[in-house]
Amino acid sequence: MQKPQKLGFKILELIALSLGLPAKKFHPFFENHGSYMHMNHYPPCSNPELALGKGLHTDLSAVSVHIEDNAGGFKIKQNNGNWATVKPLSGAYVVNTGDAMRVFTNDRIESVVHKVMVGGEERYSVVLAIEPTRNAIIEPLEEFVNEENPPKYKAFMWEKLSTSRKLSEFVKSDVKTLGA
Ligand SMILES: O=C(O)CCC(=O)C(=O)O
Ligand SMILES: [Fe+2]
Repeated sequence: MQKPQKLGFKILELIALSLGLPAKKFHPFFENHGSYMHMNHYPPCSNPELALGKGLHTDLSAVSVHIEDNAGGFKIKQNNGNWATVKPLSGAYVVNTGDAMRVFTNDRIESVVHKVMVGGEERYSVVLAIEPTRNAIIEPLEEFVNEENPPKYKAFMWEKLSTSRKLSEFVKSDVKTLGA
């Protein structure tokens, strides 16, 4: 995962520059970073309209770097509420921003709402979630806070959010998200 990791950190730098911040602005929060990789396997489904691969969610990460196969089905929610399908492109990574970036930027950069639909074809993906150091204190950076934009999040230790989210992912949800 060396390349996706390098890419993830490069994107953190590019986001910082695009916001008028020094390139390495986010780096102190990622020393001994708590990034992790996970893999998803979606078996082929004969009734895709009755199944959901992965329900709508945002990632906890600052940025997530995905390696996708050619099966397709990755969808992102647009600002107008419509879902856009991300077409698989051989040799390309799919990158989305997550909740940590949203907190750092006091909602200036949103976390991408996404989901995965399954089809008749088997599907695999590998995701590298670039997450802050477990004991880093996370809060909106001062550059994004002023009188008109008070902080939308209180300071918290990253581990608290990441542990509670990861535990909740193993709880069966009765919320219907299919087709949302
Ligand atoms: O399988 C995919 O393409 C994406 C899965 C995903 O969104 C995730 O693991 O957070
Ligand atoms: Fe995701």
